[in-house]
Amino acid sequence: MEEEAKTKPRTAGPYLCCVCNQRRAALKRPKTLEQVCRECFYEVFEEEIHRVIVENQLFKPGERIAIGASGGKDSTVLAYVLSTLNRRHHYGLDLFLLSVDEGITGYRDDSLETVKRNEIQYGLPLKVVSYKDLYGWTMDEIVKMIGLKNNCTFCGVFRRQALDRGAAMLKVDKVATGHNADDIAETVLLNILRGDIARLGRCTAITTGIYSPNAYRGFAREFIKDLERIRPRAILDIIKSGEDFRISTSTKMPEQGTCERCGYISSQKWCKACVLLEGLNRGLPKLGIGRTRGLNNDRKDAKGNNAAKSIESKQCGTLDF
Ligand SMILES: Nc1ncnc2c1ncn2[C@@H]1O[C@H](COP(=O)(O)OP(=O)(O)OP(=O)(O)O)[C@@H](O)[C@H]1O
Repeated sequence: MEEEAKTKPRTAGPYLCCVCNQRRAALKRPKTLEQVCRECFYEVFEEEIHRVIVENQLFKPGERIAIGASGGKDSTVLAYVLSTLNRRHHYGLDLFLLSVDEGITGYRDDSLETVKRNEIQYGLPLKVVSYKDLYGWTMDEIVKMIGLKNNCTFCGVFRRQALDRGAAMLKVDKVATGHNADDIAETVLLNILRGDIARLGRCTAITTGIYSPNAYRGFAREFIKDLERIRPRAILDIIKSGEDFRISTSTKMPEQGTCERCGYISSQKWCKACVLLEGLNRGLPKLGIGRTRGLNNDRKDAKGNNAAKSIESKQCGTLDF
């Protein structure tokens, strides 16, 4: 679910809010260039999300929905808005908070405290799944073994699958994750940079079923920040370009299936999490980092070409769909 990227608070200026015409505007929305006060912004923002949910038929009454809760700003906003709209508009959803504990001392333990507060504030049951329980390794232990260079690959791949596994334990129909406009613009741009047509086509989709760890995201982020300084709407324009993108029918798409080992989603014989885990358990942590060799070489794409792809992560913490 997309949070508005830039709602830069301004010192109260001379403008009146263009919605209520009473209070002073607190911010200018890059999307509409409207000056709005804080109260009206919340209202407009929440109702826009409601419209997106309804128009895209994201949920059905009675569905069980897990909210991926990292304790960060995006998922905290998501948990608040979704539980508010569920009550206000009678969606009839059973909402849960689902947190992945990667086992990073001094990082996730702090943000899990935020999630526990959200559990109480919003009255949503919380399920925490940990890398240690799921994979037998904490991120601290993985870093001890492989060093700092490639640890983001492990973290990103394991986290995405941990969300799937947690969702299966909770028996939910869907998982909702929080993504702001900056994140989505970066994803569009980096898929263009690496020529990944398949992901470019689906990265702006409102619902998705397959993922990858990211590459070059840091570079895309810097570039987008530069563009935004020149033209604040650039972020929304990049997303629009991504949404309007159409895949030509001659473009080869990877086949989506399930991992032969763990049964979770994969476009190859073994999912990336199983390949990485195998490497860790065999004391060969580089297995599965960079160009994939061996384990997945016999999985072909729809046209019979080898589907293995180089995956390298440059930045921690970002889920890239
Ligand atoms: N450890 C986690 N446990 C549960 N969900 C997570 C976790 N990490 C990420 N997510 C989900 O994926 C979304 C995107 O995460 P990502 O780290 O890419 O972005 P972010 O902008 O840092 O999000 P946030 O501000 O919520 O941390 C989050 O909003 C959340 O819904």
